[in-house]
Amino acid sequence: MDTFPDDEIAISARGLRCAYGNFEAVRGVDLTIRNGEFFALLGTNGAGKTTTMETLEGHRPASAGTVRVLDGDPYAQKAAIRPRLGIMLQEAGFADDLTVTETVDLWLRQSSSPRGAASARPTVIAEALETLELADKSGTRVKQLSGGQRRRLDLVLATANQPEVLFLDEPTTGLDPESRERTWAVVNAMHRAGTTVFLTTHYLEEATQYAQRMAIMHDGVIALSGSVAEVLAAEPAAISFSVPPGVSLSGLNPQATVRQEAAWQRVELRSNRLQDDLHALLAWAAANSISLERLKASEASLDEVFRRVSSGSRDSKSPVSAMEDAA
Ligand SMILES: Nc1ncnc2c1ncn2[C@@H]1O[C@H](COP(=O)(O)OP(=O)(O)OP(=O)(O)O)[C@@H](O)[C@H]1O
Repeated sequence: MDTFPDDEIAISARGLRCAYGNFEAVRGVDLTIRNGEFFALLGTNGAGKTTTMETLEGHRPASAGTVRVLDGDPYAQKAAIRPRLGIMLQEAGFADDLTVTETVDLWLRQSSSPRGAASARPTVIAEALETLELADKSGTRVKQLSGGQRRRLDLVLATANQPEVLFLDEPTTGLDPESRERTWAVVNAMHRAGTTVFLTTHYLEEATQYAQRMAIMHDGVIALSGSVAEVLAAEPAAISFSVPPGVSLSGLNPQATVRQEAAWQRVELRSNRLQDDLHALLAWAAANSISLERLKASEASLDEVFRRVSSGSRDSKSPVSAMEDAA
């Protein structure tokens, strides 16, 4: 578990458990997110991400364990903590018959602004509506907005208070590529300005691109967590190359897999020490005067790590060092 000084921590959960009746959806989660960090919580459907996030947001109490957001308990001290948070739920609870302007006005009346002048909020909102291409929808009823437009309106309101912590539950689901880009432009600008971002998403490439640290949840627990590089390193990297048929592969790790292609043998190796293993491979090729054709080396993708974790068969304690027996 990560340990940071208390005053650097924006969000923490210790032994967090959340139950719906007899069903325990979250079964002992530990998380620490630092001030200003961009953190992504990933996981399979039903893993417990939304439940965890909603508990951190103060929507529900923990069944067991402790949760702190900023400097308090988000459920017990909701009145003090909530105004400092920006929250974009998976489904926004807008009143369908209100127009965009009426929705914004209602939100302005109902929410308080601890950060920055309250009088600045209409300007902040107007700018965000412009950035997220909703400015021309001010008179449109919420029920007539497309799904993507509703998501963007929700983001406008979640960010309007210049929150210290921004919770985003699958913010880009259903958005077209341009809307996604605009969404990330808004979120990244807030992050650059110092906001802590807590994201859940099924778009793994977005998590890899924007998050500094991440955790992968499966079946109510955190299966894997760390910096993006650490999480990617949980799966071996891949090295592959081709050699003509008949070239002896003795000296290579027996775990190398060889695929016969029309005019080549395609060799694939898994590596937990990519640089060392590449050195060894090149030394082996040079020593044996072998030309490695179509040589490729790449770290595991988050997709591969994710699939391994969610299949429940991750075994990072037994790394395969592909070239350790190489000459
Ligand atoms: N209100 C509820 N009552 C009973 N069970 C619930 C309730 N909400 C969620 N669950 C169950 O808790 C588990 C975790 O759900 P949760 O929504 O937290 O998962 P998730 O990781 O966010 O999934 P997804 O990626 O599909 O949104 C699931 O098995 C879900 O069916």
